[in-house]
Amino acid sequence: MKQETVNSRPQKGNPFVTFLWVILIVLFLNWLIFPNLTGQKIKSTDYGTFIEKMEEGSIKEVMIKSGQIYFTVADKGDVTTYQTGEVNDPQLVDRLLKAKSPNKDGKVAFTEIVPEENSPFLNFILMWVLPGLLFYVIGKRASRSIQARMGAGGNFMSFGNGGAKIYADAEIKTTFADVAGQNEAKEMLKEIVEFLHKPQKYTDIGASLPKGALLVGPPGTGKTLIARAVAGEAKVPFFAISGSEFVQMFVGMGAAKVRDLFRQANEKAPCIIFIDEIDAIGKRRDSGLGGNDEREQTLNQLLTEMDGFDGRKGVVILAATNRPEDLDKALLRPGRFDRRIQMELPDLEGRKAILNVHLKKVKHEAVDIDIVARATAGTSGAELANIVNEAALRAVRMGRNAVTTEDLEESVETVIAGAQKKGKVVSAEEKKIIAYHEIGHALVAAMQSHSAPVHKITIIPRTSGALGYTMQVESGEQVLMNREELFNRIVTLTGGRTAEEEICHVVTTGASNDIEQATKLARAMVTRYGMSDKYDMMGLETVHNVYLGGDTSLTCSAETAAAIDQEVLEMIRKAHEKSRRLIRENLDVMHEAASFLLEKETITGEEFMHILHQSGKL
Ligand SMILES: Nc1ncnc2c1ncn2[C@@H]1O[C@H](COP(=O)(O)OP(=O)(O)OP(=O)(O)O)[C@@H](O)[C@H]1O
Ligand SMILES: [Zn+2]
Repeated sequence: MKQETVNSRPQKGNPFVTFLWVILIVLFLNWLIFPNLTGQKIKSTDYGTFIEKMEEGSIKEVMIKSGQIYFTVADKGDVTTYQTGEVNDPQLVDRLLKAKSPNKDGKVAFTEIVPEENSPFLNFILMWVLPGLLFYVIGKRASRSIQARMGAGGNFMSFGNGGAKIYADAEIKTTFADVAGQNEAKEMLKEIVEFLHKPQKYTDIGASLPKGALLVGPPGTGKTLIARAVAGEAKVPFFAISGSEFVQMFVGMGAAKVRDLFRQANEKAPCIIFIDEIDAIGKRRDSGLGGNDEREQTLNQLLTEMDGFDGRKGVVILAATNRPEDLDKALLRPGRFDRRIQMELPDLEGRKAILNVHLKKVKHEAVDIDIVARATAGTSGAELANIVNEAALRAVRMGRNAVTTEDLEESVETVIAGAQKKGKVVSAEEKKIIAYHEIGHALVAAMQSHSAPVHKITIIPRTSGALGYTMQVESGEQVLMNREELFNRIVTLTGGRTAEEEICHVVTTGASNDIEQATKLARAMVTRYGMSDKYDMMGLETVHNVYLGGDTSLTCSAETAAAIDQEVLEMIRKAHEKSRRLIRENLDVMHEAASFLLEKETITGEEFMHILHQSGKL
């Protein structure tokens, strides 16, 4: 396959200067051949005269330009050009079609542009000198910008016959300050920035450096933005390409493109490669119907390149996806995209921050960010950016020169309506249920002695599809779990549903994941951990492939299997009852914590515990 790369500086004979000369020569010849062009004079006249001449049948040509009629009249062999004032006659064309003319075919010709009435000197300036200057300036600028790109670290990359060129952005201006919120993601990426800054520091110790990180999150959460910010912070070139660009081509092209990309990146190291929509190439190979040869080849090439390149050179690959579960496991192995950076939809504070970042770019009056942020629960950063832009457009439409709160509120409605259509927006009632559900988990966890502390509670939808989330972290590394701890886990898992029942008096589908986990756990206690009274230490289930998902199969009779189900059910019932008791005893705290969560959307474990302590319950 033929591949060509433009790496060198442009040669001395600047093509733009040559081009300029050609233009000048052509213009000069033009002047020699048609010296009359500019000498022609135009006489002003009125519309009445035009009609008169037309009825006379002496008009040869007509041209209409910005409402004015230019026409030529044959008068005893002499040709004169006239120009009328601005005319608005809808019948004009009809009249002209009907009119007689001294032309051979007897019809008026609608033709060429008649030169303006200018002095020959002005004409000379307008026709030759100005365009010449213009070409010269444009040519100069273009050639300079090309030189800048090539010289300052960036370079054009031309991929085989695909014709698709990407070039590394040599100078990224985006920094972490442009990315509002997403603090956890920034924290994790800071190390990569640090490493790109001073690779030496890491290589001296012999540390092997991160080669790749996977940015995971719903659309519009700023994955591309933060990747650019990493390059901007580290001041390194940024190669950006989308996964889909690899697979649109003929078989073999994708792989060649990957090779080319890495070769270029190696030359520019330290640098960042950003592959957007990596799922387009990185889809699990065993999934789907039949293989896609092209995609597989491309993926294999990507894996080979990632393994092959020297981590010490400082090429870091960031990839983005919103469907991490679709990715081929091979991509996630150590030494490849082994770091996962979660980007989530912004909570109230996050939305305020994002709105502020984007409001800085438009002129605005003192606006009430709080109102806007509250009205936009569930929207992404991209949608918030869009809201600000829509508001600015609205302000212009209304003839104002600054954005007001009202503009923002109006555009929120437009953008939210779009999001609602996609089923993304959670209603106020649903939000309330989700909040109580999560607080239910958290409260039940906190009220039990052997239970990991609550770290974070959120009602912002997660990438995983969960509508809310209560995160517990084990303090210390625990390798053994006792029976009570396991049972308490099950109680905590039932806490969400219990809160729905006790407070909202509904049961929803929101607990499906809790149910699955609680059942698995209870089952394992009975069949594998010997933690039921009935079966003592009898093993009832075997696990295969512990590291690959862990399929299980029963190792007992069918009757026992039925009895196990009974046992599991008993245990879950007990857990459910316990959480019911805990929640009933603490209804006031439930309400207080849930309304705090509804307000803030994400709260920390400390904030939650603070409410608990204040209520005197703990
Ligand atoms: N945290 C944020 N702070 C400021 N602006 C943001 C943030 N998140 C998103 N935006 C705005 O949204 C735009 C789109 O974000 P970006 O393209 O980075 O999202 P993405 O996650 O890559 O989306 P996709 O998955 O659709 O590619 C950004 O250019 C920026 O204007
Ligand atoms: Zn739950």
